[in-house]
Amino acid sequence: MTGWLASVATAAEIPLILPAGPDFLDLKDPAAGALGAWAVEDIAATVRELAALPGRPRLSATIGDHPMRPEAVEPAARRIAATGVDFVKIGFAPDGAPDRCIDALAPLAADGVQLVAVLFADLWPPDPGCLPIDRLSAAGFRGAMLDTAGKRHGLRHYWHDAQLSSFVCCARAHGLLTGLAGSLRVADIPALSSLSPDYLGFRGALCGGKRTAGIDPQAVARVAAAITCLPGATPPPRPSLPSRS
Ligand SMILES: O=C[C@H](O)COP(=O)(O)O
Repeated sequence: MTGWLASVATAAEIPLILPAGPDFLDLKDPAAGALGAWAVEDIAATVRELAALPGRPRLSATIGDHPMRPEAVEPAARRIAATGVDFVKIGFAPDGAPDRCIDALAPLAADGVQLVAVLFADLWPPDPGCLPIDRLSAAGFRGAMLDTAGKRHGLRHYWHDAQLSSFVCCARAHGLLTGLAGSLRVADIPALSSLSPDYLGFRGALCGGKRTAGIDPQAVARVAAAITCLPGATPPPRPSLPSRS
């Protein structure tokens, strides 16, 4: 069954998303880039605040957009991991030294940090054979997702569904959690969920189209309803934060 990931730009957006029951809450600042990072102290505070919430979504956080150099990527991933977030998301592009970056992150994975590679579908050729999936798996990554670095077009503009399906099969065969994202719209949900990724990721669709615009509760409801209507879906838990007095 396919779950869903919701990217939130600030802690203030979290109460607007939680009642819709996302499986993953992704702490990412879209105004700061494709994988714009939250401040580490804000990530740590959110980890603490949600820790005891029953039925809470799993938390991921992005490390920011970095050149593909191990000396840039590894310390950034280590800083985010130290916040205690469940998953650390790291972007990978073909330019630079992605293989050396992956290898440099293996010790972090060996320490139990759950790393998720975000492979930019608009930068890599649309063929899972060209992606470093075997290397990610060998380095101990927990997951791999396809997303887009540019947000002008959606994921399916760059990869056809058959190519996306091959990606899901290949990453899963390597033991990785699989995700698909990249300006996805509600209309993409039935076709993409039929490819059986572990989750679909959203930001723009939760903001009514413009990813830097802030969460629109009606748009969130449309995404959540489309996911809940999928065959085999069960109603999600609906945690909400305790009100502050
Ligand atoms: O991780 C998923 C992304 O936040 C998706 O963002 P987007 O829907 O604006 O491309």
